[in-house]
Amino acid sequence: MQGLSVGEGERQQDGTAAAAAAAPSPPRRPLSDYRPEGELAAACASAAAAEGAGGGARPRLHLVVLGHVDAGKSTLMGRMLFELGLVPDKAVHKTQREAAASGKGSFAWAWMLDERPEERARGVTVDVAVTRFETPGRNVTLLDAPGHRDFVPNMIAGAAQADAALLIVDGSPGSFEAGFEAAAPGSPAGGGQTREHAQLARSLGVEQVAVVVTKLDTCGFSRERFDLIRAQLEPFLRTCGFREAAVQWLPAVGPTGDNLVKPAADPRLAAWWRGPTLAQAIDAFSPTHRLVEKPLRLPVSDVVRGGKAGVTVGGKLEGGALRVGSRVAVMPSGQQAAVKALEVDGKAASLARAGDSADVTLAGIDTTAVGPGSVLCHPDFPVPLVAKFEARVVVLDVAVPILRGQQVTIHAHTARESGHISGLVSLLNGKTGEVQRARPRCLLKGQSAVVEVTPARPLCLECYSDYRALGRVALRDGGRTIAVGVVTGCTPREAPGQ
Ligand SMILES: Nc1nc2c(ncn2[C@@H]2O[C@H](COP(=O)(O)OP(=O)(O)OP(=O)(O)O)[C@@H](O)[C@H]2O)c(=O)[nH]1
Repeated sequence: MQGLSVGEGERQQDGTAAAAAAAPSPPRRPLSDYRPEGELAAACASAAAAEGAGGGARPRLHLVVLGHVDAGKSTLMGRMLFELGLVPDKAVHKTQREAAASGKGSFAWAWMLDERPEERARGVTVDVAVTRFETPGRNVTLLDAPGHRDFVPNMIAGAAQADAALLIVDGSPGSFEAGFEAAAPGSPAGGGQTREHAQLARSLGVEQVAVVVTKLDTCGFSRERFDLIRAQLEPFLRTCGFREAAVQWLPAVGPTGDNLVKPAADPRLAAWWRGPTLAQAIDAFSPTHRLVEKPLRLPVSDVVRGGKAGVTVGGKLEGGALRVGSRVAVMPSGQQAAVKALEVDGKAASLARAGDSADVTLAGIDTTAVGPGSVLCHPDFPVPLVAKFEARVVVLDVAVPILRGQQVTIHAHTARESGHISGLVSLLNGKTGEVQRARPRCLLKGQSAVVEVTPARPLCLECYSDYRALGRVALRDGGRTIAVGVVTGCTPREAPGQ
């Protein structure tokens, strides 16, 4: 599966909604009781040993590419694929001819990733393009997220799976400022995506980022410009929660390939840049820690139904492992299915482990019982279905205060569900986390708080302390993210009949 998209409402509905009403939840045991089964554990151990022995398998990294619209994300990564030898010259010439014929010559490199006609016509990324490549040190699954604010839900789906992010910043005069501006007071959807993307990525669990400043060729490769951008962005990234040591900085030029794989060829950049190339920055990211000791969790990002094969779901294993023949519970429907076939990195496989992106063909399941936002789980340790939850959140650049009763769209892993803020539980000291006031009347920009949220339909969620990847949420309203945070308490749905 090449695309990843949760932007469309109906696609989301058919999986989670229809399924939520369906079957009772399977019984749930404490996560601490879980012990990987013998054969599965042995298969994971031997795969880990093969990886560790350097048998050609590079550590895996899921990398999301973020940034304001038109920052140069797709161009940079399209050219990167070429620099790594993954796109033959012939294909480049063909794409360049097609782009020029459509009057979009400057988007030729971006077209290597933006394959949909709609994307090519508008010159913007809509879906999250999934591409795989290898640098000298990493096996990378690249998630090229859309920059346009209309497609932030797709960006969230990409960032929710990522181990690290490239934050692309347009260095050309005026553009960095436009992408970094705060929302204007009273504007329903103002503000640059650089801020929103960085805040979202961190809140969705991305801890490492490389900031890539593009388009410095438009200002004579000015070192002062690079330094100024860094001086403005660095404190902001700290407030988002990125540790200084986890942030790398580098300039790069997409159309010419300067500083992507080879050091900068342009003497104006080579004169002052001594830091890493993009490939070196990617290799410096710490690889995924594979949580194979946890029970299976595979949040579904994409579904292909139909044919004799049954239903195939795609997503990243956040924990646990799967083999052909394994039984899984599909939440929220609670239906059980057998794994009929598996693909990892687009190739048939007998085993998929935490950290792998897998396509899983399921047998013995009603095809309407699974959709984007569903979670494949170990049958004895299913993810809870929550009727309401509490989350510790930070309020973002909101134009109007958040009040109890406010309608929101809840984003968690690959799920998206409407709901409302059913309680403002407490206002916290942003630095110490101590409760400053119980039941505040409203929440303002920049405040930390505990809120209670009630989804319209039960949602697959975990407390962050139990299972991080399933315990992060973003709350959006009117096309803007208003708060991000982690789940601190879940009220499970009552079992039918109770
Ligand atoms: N001069 C110059 N132009 C660039 C550079 N990188 C990208 N561009 C141009 O900027 C425009 C936008 O590039 P894209 O790669 O489509 O930007 P994007 O960030 O992927 O856009 P969205 O996915 O729609 O958010 C294209 O015309 C590119 O040719 C650069 O380093 N220098």
